[in-house]
Amino acid sequence: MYTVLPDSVQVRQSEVNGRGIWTKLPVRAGSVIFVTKPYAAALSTPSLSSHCSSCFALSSTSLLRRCTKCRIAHYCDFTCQTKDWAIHKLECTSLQKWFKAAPSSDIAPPSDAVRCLSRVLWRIQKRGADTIQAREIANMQSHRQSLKPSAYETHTYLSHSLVQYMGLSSPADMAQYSLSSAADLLDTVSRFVTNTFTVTDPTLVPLGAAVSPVVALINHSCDPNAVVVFPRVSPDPKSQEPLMHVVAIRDIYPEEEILTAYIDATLPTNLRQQSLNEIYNFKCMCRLCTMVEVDPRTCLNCPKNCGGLCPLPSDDTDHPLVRCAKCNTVVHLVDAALDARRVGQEGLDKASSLQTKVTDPERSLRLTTNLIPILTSAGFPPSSHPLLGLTRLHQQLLTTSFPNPLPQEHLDETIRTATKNVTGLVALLREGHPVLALALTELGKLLAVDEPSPRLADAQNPKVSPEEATPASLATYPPSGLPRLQLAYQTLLRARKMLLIGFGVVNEGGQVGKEVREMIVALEKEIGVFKQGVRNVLEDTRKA
Ligand SMILES: C[S@@+](CC[C@H](N)C(=O)[O-])C[C@H]1O[C@@H](n2cnc3c(N)ncnc32)[C@H](O)[C@@H]1O
Repeated sequence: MYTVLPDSVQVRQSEVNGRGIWTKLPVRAGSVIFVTKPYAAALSTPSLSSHCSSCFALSSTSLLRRCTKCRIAHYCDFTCQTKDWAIHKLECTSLQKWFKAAPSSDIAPPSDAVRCLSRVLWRIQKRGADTIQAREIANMQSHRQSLKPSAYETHTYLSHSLVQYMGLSSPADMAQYSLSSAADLLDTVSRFVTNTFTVTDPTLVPLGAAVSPVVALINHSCDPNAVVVFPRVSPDPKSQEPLMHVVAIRDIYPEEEILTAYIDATLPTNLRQQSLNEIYNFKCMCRLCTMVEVDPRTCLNCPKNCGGLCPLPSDDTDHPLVRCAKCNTVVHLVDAALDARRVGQEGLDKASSLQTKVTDPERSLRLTTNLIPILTSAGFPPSSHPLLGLTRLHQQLLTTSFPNPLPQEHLDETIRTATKNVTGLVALLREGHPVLALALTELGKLLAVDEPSPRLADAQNPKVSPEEATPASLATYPPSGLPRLQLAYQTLLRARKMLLIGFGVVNEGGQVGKEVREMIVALEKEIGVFKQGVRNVLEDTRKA
């Protein structure tokens, strides 16, 4: 079993974590440990009309071929459609029945979770339950026996939708998929919940769900040494995609376990523990979850600005005196900060749901615009929760609402927000983490956008050398003219270094890494031309 694993790694069993993958040899940061195609994958409902259901490539809807029967699946071309047909044939019939039985015409298809799980069962039915991969799937961990009450709802809902979608109305129907009882069905669903991955595009935007029993062997740490990414870099980007790459984001030593983060590691410990307990049924004991130092996710800046951080209690009842960990100054406005955090969390939840579900980005933007200054003035640093989440959302909302023509202030505000996001992430994630690499890329790209109305004084008289061009060294941020271009250049150089780690050196940092390399070359030229232009103007002025 697990034949895609290279000889340099080994599956081992531990009492606490169950099976896991360990390396026998040293692994350098940026090395791709192994690559595999998921056993099954399904696009999320919003991506169904913009991405190919076979290779998951993005395309405009008008260029994609739509399946004429279900009218749901879209494909790049005939090759992709043919490749998916063996499974889609079964899926297509189920989708048609699903819509026929629907009470109204605007009903959505089943979720990606249900469609992905059905694809797993259809594949096992077609290829046989005795194949190596089917046995690997059957060996994935299930938590049915120790299911938390909070998880009942998800499991019941998934089981119910699966039965309905696949038309499993009798024991004979279930038997086709080697399911002999309701307990078997619940086991399958539990295995799926514990072991599913989110498929992402090369910029980490979620696209759907995937199952890979071999990648699912990797255990969790909130401070991981590896990541699972989909960089889309094969010479023929459609051939085998979507492909999962397990990449080392730091040097890993021989006899060390390979660990990835199942959840967003920028969240505070209590929220991470809550998700891990609800979805994966374990209590994490990693370095981050057990650390005694101040966590930059849950703290305030020192009121005396000594540069130290003050740990903030996780709830507002009977907390001890809060002091700066560096200079010991007592923080007096703790209750006000806790109130701000609660308001910020509620606002973040509301703004996120307005943005995604109700699609009211203007209201979301108003919320983030109002809440960020409240948390900042209450003393929250950029890395703290929920300020970091609000900043990330604010940047996304500002970027997607770029007016045409673009006012300088809107662009500058977006750059300031992207800078705060990077500052927050730098305090939380290690160099080379793909999330940090992409945040830097975004910042570099924003700095490289043509300024609608640059400040001429900056351009002709750059006060900062490229080495000094950091937000802290600038009187006004972002700079204008040449210093801005130089800062864009440096930011993109740093981003590329991190992309090579986060998406793999052999992958040249993935699709984004290649794009950034080209931007760097273009910026080098632009800076040269800019410098020459300024020199010419100064020369002309001198002569005049
Ligand atoms: C995706 S599976 C990982 C492989 C699994 N250990 C196995 O034997 O198949 C996820 C499950 O592994 C266990 N696990 C993963 N990371 C863990 C950790 N850091 N501590 C304890 N259990 C962990 C939990 O039971 C979790 O639900």
